[in-house]
Order: sequence, then C-alpha cells, then structure tokens
Amino acid sequence: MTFPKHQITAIMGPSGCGKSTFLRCLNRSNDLLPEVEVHGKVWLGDQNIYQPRTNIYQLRARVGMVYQQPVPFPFTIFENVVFGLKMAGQTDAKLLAMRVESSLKAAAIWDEVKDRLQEPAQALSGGQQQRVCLASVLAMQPEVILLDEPTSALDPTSSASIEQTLIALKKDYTIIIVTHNLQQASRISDQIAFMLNGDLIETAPTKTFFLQPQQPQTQDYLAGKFG
Ligand SMILES: Nc1ncnc2c1ncn2[C@@H]1O[C@H](COP(=O)(O)OP(=O)(O)OP(=O)(O)O)[C@@H](O)[C@H]1O
Repeated sequence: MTFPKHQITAIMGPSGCGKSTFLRCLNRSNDLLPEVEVHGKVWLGDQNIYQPRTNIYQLRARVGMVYQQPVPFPFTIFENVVFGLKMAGQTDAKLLAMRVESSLKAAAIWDEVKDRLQEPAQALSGGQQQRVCLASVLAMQPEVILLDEPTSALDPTSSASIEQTLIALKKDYTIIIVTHNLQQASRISDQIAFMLNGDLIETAPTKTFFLQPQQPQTQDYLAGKFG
C-alpha cells in the first residue's frame, strides 16, 4: 500500500490484528524486539528502509513516532522537546530555543506551556503530555509521523485538540495513525487501511471505505459483527 504525502491514513482493525506491529515496521521500531522478523520492503521516497545500509537514527528522525501513552522523560518541557536534537549532536542554544517554540506551536500547546518551559513535563495533564510528545517528534523535522492510538488514554476535549492538531499538521507532514475509533477515522483521515488477523484486507479513501466497503470482512466489521 502507499501512504500519500500530506494525507492522513488511518489503520483500523480489531484488537490484536497487528496494527501496532505493522506501524512499527514503518520506522523499524520492531528492530528493538528480537522476536519480530520483518519480510518485504518499505519505501521512503526511493529508499528501501530495510536495506542494510540504512542509518536507523536518521530514519527515525525522518519517520517519527508518537505512542499510545504519553511518556515524557523526567525532564523539563524544554528538555523533552530538544532531547532528540541534542542526541543528534545539536548544541546551538538559539536554534534549540527556536525549535522548541516552533514545535510546541505546531503541536498546539505553546500558549499553555510557554511560561512553564522549565517545569517538569510529567506535571502536565495527559493531553498536554501527548502534545509535548508530539512536539518532541516535530522538533526533529520529520517527513512522516506515526501515531499509535494517541488519543485512547485521553478525555474527549484533549482528543479533539489532538485531532485538530493532526488535521492542521497534514499540510506539512504525511501522517499514519492507528485508531480503534471509527468516528475519529472518519473525522480526520483521508484514507483507511483495514487489517484483520495480520492481513491487509482493504485500503480505500475514507468516504468510500465507509459508504462502499468492497470486502465482506470490512462490511462485517463496519456492521459491528466483530472488533
Ligand atoms: N504479522 C504478524 N505475524 C505474527 N504475529 C503478529 C503479526 N502481527 C502482529 N503479531 C502479534 O500479534 C499480537 C498483536 O499485535 P499488535 O499489538 O500489533 O495488534 P494491534 O492490532 O495493535 O492490537 P491492539 O489493537 O489490541 O493494540 C502481538 O503479540 C504481535 O506480536
């Protein structure tokens, strides 16, 4: 399947069908799990990210990932956002400060934290922590953002903020989100990939997916027969 630039693709399917495992294939996060074997190719532009010469750190800077539970490091908000940049060797204080501001603005949380940058990120609410984690990914200036159920632990207001943020971000990024939530997928995605038992069953533009699903498994899933 392809993930078009500047679009949001939602990966859907019942619990345990392999959505997160598939998502982690897209920036080789599964490399960290010795029990996982990956076959096939994943193209980022004209580069197969599974070719042996791939620099994993550069790949993960280009394809950033936001997890289900916001897990900021036990540092200040500022240090959380610049963590990846510092790990990549960036020491220019002015550039780091500029990147913190632009990333927090893009993640729609600047106004809430601009006077608290030296406070611990873990003191923020779950929704705020999730947006700080998103800002940490944006600070690396990725091309693709992977999100694994980023709103499942959040209240409806925080979820709505994240959804609006993602819609605003898609003009600059390619976004791939795992979600269980049919309404969320219909609100924010441009295309949907439906998985079942580890297989990709159907990929379609969001409207077509909901109104004219082609595969019987997709029809049953949308009818609530499982999942
Ligand atoms: N292609 C695969 N082949 C074999 N095992 C797989 C495959 N994909 C996923 N699994 C295994 O199936 C289990 C569920 O996978 P995963 O967590 O990716 O599913 P999920 O759809 O994200 O589930 P949930 O919605 O509950 O988070 C895991 O133990 C995973 O290692």
